[in-house]
Amino acid sequence: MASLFKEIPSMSTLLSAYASISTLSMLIRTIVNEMIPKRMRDFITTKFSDFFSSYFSSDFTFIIEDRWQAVNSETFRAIEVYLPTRIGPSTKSLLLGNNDSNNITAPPKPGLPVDAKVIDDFQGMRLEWILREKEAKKYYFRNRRFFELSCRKKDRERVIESYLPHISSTAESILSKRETLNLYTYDHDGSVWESTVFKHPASFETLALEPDLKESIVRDLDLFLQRKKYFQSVGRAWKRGYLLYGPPGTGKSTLVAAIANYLRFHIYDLQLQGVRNDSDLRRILTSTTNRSILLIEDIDCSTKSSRARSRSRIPNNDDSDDDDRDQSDDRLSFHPGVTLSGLLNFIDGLWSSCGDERVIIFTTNYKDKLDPALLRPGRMDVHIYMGHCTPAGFKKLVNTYLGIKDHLLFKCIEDLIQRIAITPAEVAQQLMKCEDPQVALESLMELINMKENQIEKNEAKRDEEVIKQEIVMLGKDVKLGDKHVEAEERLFT
Ligand SMILES: Nc1ncnc2c1ncn2[C@@H]1O[C@H](COP(=O)(O)OP(=O)(O)OP(=O)(O)O)[C@@H](O)[C@H]1O
Repeated sequence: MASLFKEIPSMSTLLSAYASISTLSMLIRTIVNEMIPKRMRDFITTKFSDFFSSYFSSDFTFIIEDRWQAVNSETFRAIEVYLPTRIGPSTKSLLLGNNDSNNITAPPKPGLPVDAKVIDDFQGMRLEWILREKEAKKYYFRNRRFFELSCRKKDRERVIESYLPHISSTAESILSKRETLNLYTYDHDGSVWESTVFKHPASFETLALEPDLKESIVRDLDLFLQRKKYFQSVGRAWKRGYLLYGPPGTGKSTLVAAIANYLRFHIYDLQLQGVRNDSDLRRILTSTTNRSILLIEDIDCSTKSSRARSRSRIPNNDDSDDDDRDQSDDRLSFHPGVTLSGLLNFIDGLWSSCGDERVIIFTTNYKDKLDPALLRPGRMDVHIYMGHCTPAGFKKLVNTYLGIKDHLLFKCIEDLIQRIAITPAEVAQQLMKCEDPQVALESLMELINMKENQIEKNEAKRDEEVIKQEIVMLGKDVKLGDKHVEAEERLFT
């Protein structure tokens, strides 16, 4: 026992040892501070702490950025849709907003603010989410956002195999039942798609179209939705392209709205004229989401390639021809920077495989002005002619606007409509004038009669012009004839 006490150092020895160690450490710290620059010291400290925390920590973090390999990340989007459904007591702040400009009283929708935390439970795993944001760098147009998902290291595999697929399928079912649709327009200054709530009452029920045509469009859309596996098996992108053509006011935009409502797809409405060049176009198009419609209206007022191509095809010596061609090319050309091939590349080139469940719709009033490359078989899958009002279309419009299925004036108006071209927009305008069917239908008849009179007048005027021209030509012939006679007389005298 006495020997044991002998081995324990005395208090004064311990204190002096402590004093020398602390003096030594101060000395080392001073030397390190003097000799190693601060940035280097910070670097070493961070590396040390990273090493020890990762070695001893039992947590693992997944990072999910909003862009993935040059396109929008669908995983990010699915999480964005899913997480607001998992907000619980651990979430300290919440984003709320209503972008329905038609309805200020619509209940606001929740979203996650940056740095807010959401705790989720899945099959016994504890999962912690935080939305982060990093500042835009020179080559980014806006701040980049990413989710941090922390879990236990041992749950890492299960997160990938079960939890993330669960998020995607939940988001998919939320999106398929989405109540509100968005209409996106591209803001070229901010380089972002801006959305507003899309509330258009158009449906296939209210659309004045020939029943057969309507049925075939609906069948085509249904088939498109059901055929994910088929598209994969034949090696094609899951896309469908529609070209809607016909005179103004025949319902092209209304059909687009009906398609969006039917499919429950958002609409991205792109004005090609504002797009700077093909790479700008590619960036704009890759930042659209799946289950959406890309709408490009008045496509005839658009590409550059036709200009270049027609120039290279037709050798030109004549100045006047050049002027004419310039004018017609201008009608066909997109904004100087966007080429038709850039657009076609996106429709069915390599870029077409970016994204799924997309519908692309072009509209034009003048199909014959379109570049043949756009009309080639397989390019736009379905060409739909939207024509003037037919008797069936008229009845549909009357039913929609006046709520009646029959009337004494129907027969007469139907006969008129078959002779005189009138657009559904013109018919709808007359029907909206009065709730009384008799008054509204009479006003429609008046309009059609006016059109008929106008057509007759125009025809009479045209006939008159033709006759006048013939008289002038005849007069010239007479004068020429006189000159001939004079010349002959001079020859023989
Ligand atoms: N086929 C139709 N069925 C129902 N309503 C129609 C139809 N066509 C036109 N209308 C009515 O006329 C209005 C104008 O039609 P819409 O804008 O769809 O025509 P459009 O063919 O797209 O014209 P534009 O070529 O000038 O863009 C719509 O608001 C709609 O009320």
